[in-house]
Amino acid sequence: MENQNKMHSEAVLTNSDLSEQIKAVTKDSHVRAENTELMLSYQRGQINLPQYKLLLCSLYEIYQALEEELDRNSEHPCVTPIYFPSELARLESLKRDLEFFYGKDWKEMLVVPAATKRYAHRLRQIGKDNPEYLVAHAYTRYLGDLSGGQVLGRITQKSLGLKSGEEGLAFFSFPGVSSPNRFKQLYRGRMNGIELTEEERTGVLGEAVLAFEFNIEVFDGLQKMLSETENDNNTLQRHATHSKLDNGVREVAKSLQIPASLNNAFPLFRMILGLCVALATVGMGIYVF
Ligand code: HEM
Repeated sequence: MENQNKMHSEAVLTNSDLSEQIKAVTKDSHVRAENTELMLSYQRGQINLPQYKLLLCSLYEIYQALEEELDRNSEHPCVTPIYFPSELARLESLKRDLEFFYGKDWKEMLVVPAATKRYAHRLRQIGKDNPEYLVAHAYTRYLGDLSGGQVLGRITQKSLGLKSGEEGLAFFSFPGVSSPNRFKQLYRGRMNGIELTEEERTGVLGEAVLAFEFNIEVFDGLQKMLSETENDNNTLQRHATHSKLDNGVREVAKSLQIPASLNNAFPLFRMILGLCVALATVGMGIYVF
């Protein structure tokens, strides 16, 4: 690890291209992002519809902030060279995907973790105070979407059983980019042409690490929301099973003409009766199969 870090700092010191420096300083962060639980489920091909829908909500908030700030600062000398709205903008695609999965009222159904709000807030803040930092965020999201993002698109399509070119996958498709690799080369060249003071360059590199950090926090926040929903569903299911058993007990008590007051008043009596109902149900199941 120490060696790796040394190599990164050497790359930063010896190569003055912003695109190389940014890649070097975010290398470890990229590995960490790839290893978040959400990205690991992706790589195992285990992405499911609730996960994908929730991810789309967060991506919408993030790209809305990013693209509004890029649009507002499109004349800024550090933004103009990397401003490619017709090739890269994702907001309209995200709107289409969200409408496909959530229906016409999708805007009212957006749910995002606090980390997404923090990320969007940071984007708006730098759009106002340090527009030169936008290059770090645009690089992190768009070059990521054009790299690993393309693989993730195919995994989403397969995992959700969607057909290629079908609705719901617009986010991954870049009709204005015929060759992602060539486009990435062009983008890197544009990044390298941006004039930055040493202080600004250091700021941009720090912001890129922060951009990855924001993404990692969003993925962790999403995973937490998903596991909480799963736990809630399990609890609901357990309640449903209990109340089924309760209904069963009530039915048996009724058919044996046991007074409701006795059944309600003695928990032990209810428990024994409940156990009998459960055993009878299992017995019936064994008999049927
Ligand atoms: C399952 C997760 C991921 C996989 C499998 C993956 C894979 C890749 C691959 C194969 C490349 C190309 C590397 C190269 O050309 O040298 C790449 C580049 C990149 N990825 Fe990822 N990635 C993942 C997640 C992410 C995430 C979450 C982000 C940021 C939010 C991200 C941002 C980037 C960026 C900015 C690049 C361009 C690097 C450069 O050429 O400077 N990736 N990724």
